[in-house]
Amino acid sequence: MPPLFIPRGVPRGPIPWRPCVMSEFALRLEDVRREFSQGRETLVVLDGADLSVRPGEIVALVGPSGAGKSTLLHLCGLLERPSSGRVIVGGVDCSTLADDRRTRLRREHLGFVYQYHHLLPEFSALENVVIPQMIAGVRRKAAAERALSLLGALGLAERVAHRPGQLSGGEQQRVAIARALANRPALLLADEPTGNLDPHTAERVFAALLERVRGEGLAALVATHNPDLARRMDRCVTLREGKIVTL
Ligand SMILES: Nc1ncnc2c1ncn2[C@@H]1O[C@H](COP(=O)(O)OP(=O)(O)OP(=O)(O)O)[C@@H](O)[C@H]1O
Repeated sequence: MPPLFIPRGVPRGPIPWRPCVMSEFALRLEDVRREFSQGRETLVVLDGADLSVRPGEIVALVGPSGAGKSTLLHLCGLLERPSSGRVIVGGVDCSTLADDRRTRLRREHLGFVYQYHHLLPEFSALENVVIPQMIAGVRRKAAAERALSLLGALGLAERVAHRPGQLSGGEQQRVAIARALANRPALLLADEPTGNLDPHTAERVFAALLERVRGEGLAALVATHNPDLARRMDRCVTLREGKIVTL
């Protein structure tokens, strides 16, 4: 493997405090509002959204296009802050947390899978799963073992040395799933994780995702337009008029 690039200025090593692993909820949103300024107008996307996800629970997030699913996932992923309300990850109220702590919490305790994989094109599948672990302070040998184990479990044992451009769309997305799980997050956030794949491949990738998430005992919040996939999760919540409703 070539030397790995670790960006300067990114704090490494274990964070000096940990989310409360005994917390009753992996994720909790309380009365969350998110609005965007559009010139003189204000667009209110989320308004009084409440949601709880328990440890190990896999929850589908559905709703029409534009309902605010991605916005909600960005808030849960600590990529944005709510206009008001509380976002609590692993028992830690992140709404008022300093940026550096939010970054560390995000990097070490959350995993993300997007519709498009965003893999590093110049690195192999293995390296794509090793690099985030090394950034989090894991030694290269342990990181490679974990990466090989995850890629193998996702059916990619024969593909670990391939670069993303040498892999099919479904294989690339499975590498992205392995990368998201590499740092043993407590919570996986997925935004249309199979939305870019043909139905047959989507089915296989989704089955692999579910199997791995259950195998690792993670909580997950998965936005999807596919009602068949939503039904296979533990619970389904719907975004409607800025609120979360359970049907
Ligand atoms: N940064 C932003 N600035 C202004 N408006 C935004 C911003 N981000 C999202 N929006 C608006 O918020 C609304 C919700 O968008 P969002 O992408 O969260 O919906 P979605 O449910 O994920 O949609 P889709 O299913 O089509 O992906 C949309 O009207 C969108 O234009």
